[in-house]
Amino acid sequence: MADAFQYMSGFGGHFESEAVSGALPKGRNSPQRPAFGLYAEQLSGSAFTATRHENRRSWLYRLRPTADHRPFSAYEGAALFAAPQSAEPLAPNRLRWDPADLSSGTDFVDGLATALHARQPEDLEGCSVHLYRATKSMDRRVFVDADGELLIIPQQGRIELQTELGRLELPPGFIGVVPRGVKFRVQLIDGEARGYVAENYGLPFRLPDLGPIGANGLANPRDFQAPMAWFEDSEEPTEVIQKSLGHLWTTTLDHSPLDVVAWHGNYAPYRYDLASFNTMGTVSFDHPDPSIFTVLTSPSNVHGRANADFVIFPPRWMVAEDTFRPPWFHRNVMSEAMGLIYGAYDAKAEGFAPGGLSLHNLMSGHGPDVESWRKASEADLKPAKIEGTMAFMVETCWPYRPTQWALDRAQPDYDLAWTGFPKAQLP
Ligand SMILES: O=C(O)Cc1cc(O)ccc1O
Ligand SMILES: [Fe+2]
Repeated sequence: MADAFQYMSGFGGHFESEAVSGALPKGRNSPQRPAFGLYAEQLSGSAFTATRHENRRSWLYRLRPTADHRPFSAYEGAALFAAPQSAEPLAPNRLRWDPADLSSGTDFVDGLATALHARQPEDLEGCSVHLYRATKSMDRRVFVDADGELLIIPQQGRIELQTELGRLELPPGFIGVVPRGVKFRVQLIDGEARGYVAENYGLPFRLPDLGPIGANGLANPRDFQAPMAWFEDSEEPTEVIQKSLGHLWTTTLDHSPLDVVAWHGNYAPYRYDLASFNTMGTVSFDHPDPSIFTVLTSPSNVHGRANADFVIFPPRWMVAEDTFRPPWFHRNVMSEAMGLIYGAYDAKAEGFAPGGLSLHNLMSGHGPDVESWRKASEADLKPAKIEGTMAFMVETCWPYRPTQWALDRAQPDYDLAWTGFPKAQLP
């Protein structure tokens, strides 16, 4: 087994990889006797009968079948992870949060705190937003999410994802996607780590259509990286924590389930460096809607209306003439959760720190705060580069409902970002 991280490039490709030569069957998926006594197992991420274009599955060749486990019982750790939405009626207020503290002695799973829910896992639609804070690696345990696909957005500290299909390194500035049902462990490379997790209950993320943009641009397929096969041959007891129908469950195996020696297919984890996003914008006037910054989208059943869009606000040139350049004032039928990986966001002069979170739910009035509005209204409109910043949005057609934990720690004075605007003076 090589130590270095090794990747295969391309979004949604049909990959094949073997960590031991001869482990991958040739010409068929399920031979009578796979090489070395390996077990062939299909992992389906779409209905068997999904259209070819939507069909996702991989074949795994492993030391033991996943079926070999004892019953799950309720997991009592991770008190803030998978917490239900608040039972109170949700006031239509804009909400914002300071970055969460790193709580000491917790790993990725136990340090996860759920902030926002949009629908429920059994709907097979919707998404939720969690924050992770970890000060230690996951030791002799793995996590698996039956409820959704996980989009992991590191904000501080490099992490390593050790998944059934291979290993991925995720520094801040990268994102990683772990498909629904794939087991993984999070190891810390820098001693501590913090970031965001968007959990997608709906159709798997895909690249958005480009329409008149043409064949290239935004997130290009070749910049996505899937891991090569890698496995552990370990007989140490390993805890499996599974999220299922909104609750956490645990069972302990007498071996590591990260024991896939070879695999092939198009259902695999991947990573993407946000710096490789080919950002587009206006070269005349008016900046486009932020859909122009969509990295990945999960469609809903209504054409053109996303179950979840992952959108970034990357470094870029601003050249628009006679234009208010930052995000304009707006109200939106879609609901917007925003986070900040580094730098400052051009609509918020204050109060939105890296690691922080904001929520502008459907139809809430928002946009630049007073200071950003004043500066942008008075700016000399030379070409200017927005640099050293990376904000993101997880936008969904389903309104978000915060957890009680999130409501209790929201900034008390967020509305003040929008007070003090001078009234327009009619002639
Ligand atoms: O609210 C935000 O800051 C995100 C955003 C940016 C923009 O330029 C237009 C709409 C929008 O929701
Ligand atoms: Fe917005």
